[in-house]
Amino acid sequence: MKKTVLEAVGLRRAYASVQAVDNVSFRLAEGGSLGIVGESGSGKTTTARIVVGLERADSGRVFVHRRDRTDRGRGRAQRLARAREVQMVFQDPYLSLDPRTTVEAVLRETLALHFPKADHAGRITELLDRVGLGRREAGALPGQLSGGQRQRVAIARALAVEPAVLVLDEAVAALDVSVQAQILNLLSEIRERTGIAYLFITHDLGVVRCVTDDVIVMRHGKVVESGPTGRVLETPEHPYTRLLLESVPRPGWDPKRIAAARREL
Ligand SMILES: Nc1ncnc2c1ncn2[C@@H]1O[C@H](COP(=O)(O)OP(=O)(O)OP(=O)(O)O)[C@@H](O)[C@H]1O
Repeated sequence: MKKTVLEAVGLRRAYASVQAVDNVSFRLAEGGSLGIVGESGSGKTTTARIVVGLERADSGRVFVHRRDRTDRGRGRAQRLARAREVQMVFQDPYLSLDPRTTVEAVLRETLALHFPKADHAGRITELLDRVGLGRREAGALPGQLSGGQRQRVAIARALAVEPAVLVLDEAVAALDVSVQAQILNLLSEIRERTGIAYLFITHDLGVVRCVTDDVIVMRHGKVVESGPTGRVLETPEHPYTRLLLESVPRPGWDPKRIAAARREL
């Protein structure tokens, strides 16, 4: 069995009366890919933000390579060390990229922050190459790039830090279907080559099928089902997972029946 790179144990987070995350635990193997699926409001993003360290858990623990990252100090060195373990790619790279900074400068800034002594020129070319961008894009501002290219920049920036885990929160949701496929292929290729592990947050079961080995299904903050992706999607055990699968529009699909089944759950 592969070693565990990321482990979440009993995560809980409440906002006023809403239990956004309710006793969530999972393991991600080194070089593995774990999907977290569920409908809007099921607690996926809050879980991801706790893992990355953008949100505090009320209780529970997050380990990377068996080291507890939950309560590590808030100093600069500790923040950088935490960032080198886990990086995040968001749905909208337009919001996470500075509109006044060129692609090359974004990568240079990140590399300078994490590897101040290294030579960055070669590494920048390598990173751009890895995500399928060239010299032209290197000199461009985010506004001069397509959505797919911007997402490639966000991925390159995350990879620059050489993290053990990449958390992708609806990272292809804003892209056209054909561009989605390109980015998903790119992510699969990167995982094969680098052995990085992915935590894939998505409401899209097609994405889960394409790029994850295992999946957990969340509903109202709780994990209702988990297992190998093929098994969960082919023979779902929980009625909610079945409902999620049935909710994907296809020929003969009856939205009224789905709505009625949802009310019964
Ligand atoms: N900062 C916040 N303040 C108050 N409530 C919040 C906050 N963040 C999340 N919530 C609530 O916690 C619950 C889970 O939200 P979360 O964003 O984690 O779900 P999600 O599954 O990622 O949904 P989506 O796919 O729509 O982003 C929701 O009921 C949401 O309204």
